[in-house]
Amino acid sequence: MADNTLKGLTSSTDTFSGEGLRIGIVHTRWNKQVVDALVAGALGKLRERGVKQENVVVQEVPGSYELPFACSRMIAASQLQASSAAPDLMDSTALLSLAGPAPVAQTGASTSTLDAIIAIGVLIKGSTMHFEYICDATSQALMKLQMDTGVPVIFGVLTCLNDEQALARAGLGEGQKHNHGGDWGLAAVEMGAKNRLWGQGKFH
Ligand SMILES: Nc1c(NC[C@H](O)[C@H](O)[C@H](O)CO)[nH]c(=O)[nH]c1=O
Ligand SMILES: CC(=O)[C@@H](O)COP(=O)(O)O
Repeated sequence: MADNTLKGLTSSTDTFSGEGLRIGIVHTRWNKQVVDALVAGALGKLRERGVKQENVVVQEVPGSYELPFACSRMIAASQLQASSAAPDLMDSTALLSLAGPAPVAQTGASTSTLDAIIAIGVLIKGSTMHFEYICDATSQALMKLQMDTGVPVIFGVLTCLNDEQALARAGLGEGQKHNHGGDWGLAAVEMGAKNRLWGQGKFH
């Protein structure tokens, strides 16, 4: 999408690097064709920004209503991994090893707390109030989750009135196409990188 369009995400003046970030993606099986395209779009941008494949954790759930719970538990799981991997500072042997030679640079997958998580789902209006309830509950819960945990939660949930709207927003179907999954990948890197700085009391 060109930067001079009225609607949509414009490029940031800063380019954020995803190197060293750990990103979660949780996606639904509901409306799978569209969801798969959105996930691929998000993964493509994460890779483009330097997030290592082994530092992307992907999980699936049945539908959008399950997204907030899954995001919450994935954040908790990553925090558990981070605390099990960190040296116990009350342990004197750990303190001695900290004082010793610099540890060899760690390779492989990160075990740190997720820097951001992307919740991806596609809600398409049917003939009952089901759609409205799930849209409302899911969006409110995802917002609350990021405010409560301090981990950015990227809102990758399409709330569409028909199939055509969903396809177009995943870069599929007829006409002008833009895959919003890519925007969500970029948003995760930007928010993850900024949040790391903010967590250290820095703005730059
Ligand atoms: N209708 C859609 C759903 N419905 C399923 C719910 O999200 C949920 O899985 C079920 O009620 C069990 O708790 N999910 C979508 O993602 N998209 C829809 O259009
Ligand atoms: C519970 C359901 O999935 C279903 O009754 C919802 O129906 P609709 O999508 O037509 O509102």
